[in-house]
Amino acid sequence: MNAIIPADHRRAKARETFFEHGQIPTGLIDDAIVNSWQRCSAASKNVSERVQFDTVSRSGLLELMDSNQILLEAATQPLEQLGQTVNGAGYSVLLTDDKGVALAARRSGRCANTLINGAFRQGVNLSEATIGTSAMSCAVSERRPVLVSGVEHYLHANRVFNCAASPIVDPMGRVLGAIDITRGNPLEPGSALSLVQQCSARVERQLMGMLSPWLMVSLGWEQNDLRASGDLLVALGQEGQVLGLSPRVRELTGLASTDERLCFQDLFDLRFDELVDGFRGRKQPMTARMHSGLSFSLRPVNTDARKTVRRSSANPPAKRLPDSTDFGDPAISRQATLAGRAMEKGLPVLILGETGTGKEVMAKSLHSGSMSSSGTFVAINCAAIPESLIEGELFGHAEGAYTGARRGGAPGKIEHADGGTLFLDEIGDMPLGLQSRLLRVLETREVTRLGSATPKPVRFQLICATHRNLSEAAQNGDFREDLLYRIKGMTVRLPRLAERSDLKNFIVDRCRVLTQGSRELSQDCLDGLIRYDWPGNVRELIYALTHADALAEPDEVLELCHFPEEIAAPTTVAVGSNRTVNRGGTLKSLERAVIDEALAIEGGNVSRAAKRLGIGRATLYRRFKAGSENGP
Ligand SMILES: Nc1ncnc2c1ncn2[C@@H]1O[C@H](COP(=O)(O)OP(=O)(O)OP(=O)(O)O)[C@@H](O)[C@H]1O
Repeated sequence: MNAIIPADHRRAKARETFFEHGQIPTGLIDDAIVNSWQRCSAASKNVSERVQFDTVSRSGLLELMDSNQILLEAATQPLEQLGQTVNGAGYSVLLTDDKGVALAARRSGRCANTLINGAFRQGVNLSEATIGTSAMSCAVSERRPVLVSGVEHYLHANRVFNCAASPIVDPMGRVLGAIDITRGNPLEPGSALSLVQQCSARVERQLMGMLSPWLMVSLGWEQNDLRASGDLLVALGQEGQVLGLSPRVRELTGLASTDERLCFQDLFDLRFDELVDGFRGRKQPMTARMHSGLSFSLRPVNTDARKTVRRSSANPPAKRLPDSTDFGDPAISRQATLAGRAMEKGLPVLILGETGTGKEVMAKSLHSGSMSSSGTFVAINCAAIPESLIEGELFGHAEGAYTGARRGGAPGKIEHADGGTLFLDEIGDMPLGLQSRLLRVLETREVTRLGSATPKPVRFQLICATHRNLSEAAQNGDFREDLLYRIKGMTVRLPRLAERSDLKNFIVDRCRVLTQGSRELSQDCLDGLIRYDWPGNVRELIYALTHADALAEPDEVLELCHFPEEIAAPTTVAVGSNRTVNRGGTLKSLERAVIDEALAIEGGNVSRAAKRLGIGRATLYRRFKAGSENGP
């Protein structure tokens, strides 16, 4: 019946059925859209509402980029290529996170529609709660590609949009966001859907490729099929735990999502140790049957893993640092290499550096280049957790350890890090009592939960970081000297951003990565950025570039005037508002007042307040604590 009713009529009829008769318009439009209409209606959204394409706050944007780093990295190239392909057809391209906030946008040079141009900007909140039905929110909710044209949008004002979106699902089956193409003219449904689908499939392949599993297995259709299939991949950890499945394997297994409890044996009728033994020394693929009865030939695909499987476990391989991390400064790269070697020998690494210099980035990079990369990277910020909670966080608790303790008890972070890496950030802020307990764990390699007498063996790589001078702290009795020697097997010192030998290249590269190659920096601007002191280091640089990218017109070269005021006009006093400075007082009391003000502005949100001040969360906690202890 649909074939003979023109699409416009069907859409109009569906709208009339739903909005005027209060009935479900069955068979007229995509169910995904009807479901969205129902959600909007249940939320009492008014169809005549004005749409406002507001961007998130400056600090929110930074947080957004920070938390979607992996997705942005995986999507950079596919998005660029999609933009080039569809630009001439008048489509603008968008990448959103799972909540519908725009992470990246490529507006078509051929689009003169002000509403589309207003919506397609980085940081604009395009969630269903804000703008009603959209292809992106439908694609994310339904986990499949969706077209939404004209009046299918819930809000009248959005009828100018004709959109196609496809969700992006990570190797664990979590929806990370969506790719969307939109134009004012009607869509060609088949090609629009195919384009977004192909683009999201490319991003998903990149995400799979960014995993560094102990073993990547490729499935082939026929027995003894020697061809590698790029589509059927299973990423496995050293214990056989599933670290990721390619979309086609997820389809074959019928699993929408997985978690780290899923093991190889849960998918196939073959034990993991049999698979590994089978790969050792054999050129032929192994044959295994899925529990559904489907039979495949299995072979290791990544050369690292094949070597790993063929080596004895006593001689584990050294792995590369991931290409995504830029340690362009030769001094930093050299330290990273040495730290990697130290870790191979079982030595702990201590990373020193000011806030925002990339201590956590370095720690993650060392973990993913290490033998324990298939294990979990567990980070704990010793300065950010109240003293009363940190012990339970680290060591866990036994059942009945305290009123309200979970039945069966709960493991702490140290147990979680078993087989992986424990990253103790701001170790210099760890209370002395806990330092003794940590030392015991490091010496005995056993952890005992609170309220328990039974120790449990644990094996993890230790990386610690601090901005403090630990030798001085040890001399003052604030840090245990024996613990200091236990944690500094190898020390990595990260320079301030302004002191990096590759500062110019680093700025240019960060600009390219962050703007997905769409922006350049003028020479004057680059000179200004090189002159600036960067007290917030790399974190501040990323924030500043995000700010400039959001402020500049599309295709405009970035100038200093697009950057935050303290960078564009560095002579301006950048400490707090005049109101604060005019109060007078010591530097300490002023600092406390500035922190109080930032916390008040951000409604008590410590992360956002820290970002507003261009410092890390840990630094804010520390300075806040110091300010409180010393009195006003
Ligand atoms: N080499 C790098 N390449 C790309 N981004 C980086 C690099 N180093 C740091 N960053 C980015 O800078 C920000 C701060 O990095 P990170 O959290 O690792 O710093 P930190 O020294 O641990 O900070 P803090 O001491 O405040 O916790 C993050 O957004 C991170 O992604």
